[in-house]
Amino acid sequence: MTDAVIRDIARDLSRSDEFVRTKIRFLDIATPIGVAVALLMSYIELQQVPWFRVLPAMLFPLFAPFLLYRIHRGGYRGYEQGLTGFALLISAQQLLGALFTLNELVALIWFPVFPLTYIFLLGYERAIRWNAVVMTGLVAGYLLFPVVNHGMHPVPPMAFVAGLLAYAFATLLAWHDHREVSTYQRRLYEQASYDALTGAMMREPGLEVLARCMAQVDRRPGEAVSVALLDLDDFKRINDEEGHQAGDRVLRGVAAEVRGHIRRGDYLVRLGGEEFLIVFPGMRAEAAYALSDGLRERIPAVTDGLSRRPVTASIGLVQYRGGETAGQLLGRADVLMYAAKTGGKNRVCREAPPAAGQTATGAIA
Ligand SMILES: Nc1nc2c(ncn2[C@@H]2O[C@H](COP(=O)(O)OP(=O)(O)OP(=O)(O)O)[C@@H](O)[C@H]2O)c(=O)[nH]1
Repeated sequence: MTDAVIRDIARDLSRSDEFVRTKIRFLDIATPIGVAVALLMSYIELQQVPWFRVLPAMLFPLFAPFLLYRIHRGGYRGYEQGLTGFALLISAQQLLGALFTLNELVALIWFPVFPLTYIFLLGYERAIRWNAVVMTGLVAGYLLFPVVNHGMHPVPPMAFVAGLLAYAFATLLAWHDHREVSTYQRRLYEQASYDALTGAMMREPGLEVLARCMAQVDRRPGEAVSVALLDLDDFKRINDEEGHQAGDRVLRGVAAEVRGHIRRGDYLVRLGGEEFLIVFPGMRAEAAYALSDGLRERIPAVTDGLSRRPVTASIGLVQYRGGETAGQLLGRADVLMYAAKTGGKNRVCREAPPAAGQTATGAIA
């Protein structure tokens, strides 16, 4: 399983309707409370400090309603922009606030709370980097404090370092938690997605990966994805003559060879029985043909000794045509694989490249 796929799945989860709804509901409640508290605090502080010191606290009431509006009205893009906006707003308020309030120990109490806020808003991956930037900003704020406040001293260095450590600790704790959960999720996903015998992806997750690759080409028409439908020849005879275990050995051997032969980022899917699908993201039919034919040539040699009969495979190879369904794509590959079988087996068939101004219909081996 590549990290890219894991990331895609995590992104899909974080975009699921329920997840998004829960976040929006929380912001719907937290924003008015935050605005009310900020206004009240600002009003109280205004009695004791000059107006510009209250400005950081006023940022939230000024911008948060607009961000909430954007989250509700801007579709998914607006939702993502709104969350980033909230993170920016809170960071600005936090850093400006630090510049004016780092002489009070009470300002440090909030330090461990912010990392968790950013994780809620941005997700773990982005929040970790974000927290590193904010911590750097806090250090800068601490160093600049006497300059901005005309020689006034901030809290003692030890107290500030303790606050900073609490900030870093909260970040690390959340990160550690996230790693544990994602390792567990990954293990579960792998168990549910990979065929125990061959280590190939199982049909459903494999077809999901294919759909993602096809969608990628639809988004960027200059890109390509090719697929090879590989079916072992006369496999039933191996089972019948040498037993199921010999058949299993061959399946394992072929799958291992395919995995070693394809590029990192290609996918091997076991569609069922002795039928496999190889997905070549970013590869045109010509290159995928060369790779598949090389693989076909190697199969008898690498399975030598696993069965008394030489093992061969028939392969149908196609390149995705933008807009077609996965069923249509696999249907074309199936026709070609069948053509390879009826043409004598142990061969790769692909569609003839169209001559200028003409549509290709024939298969070439
Ligand atoms: N050992 C083993 N056999 C399997 C497994 N899954 C399916 N099979 C067998 O694979 C065989 C597939 O046979 P067919 O569909 O007739 O295909 P074939 O004999 O390869 O014939 P052609 O495809 O025409 O070359 C059947 O005997 C299934 O029982 C498996 O996990 N292990």
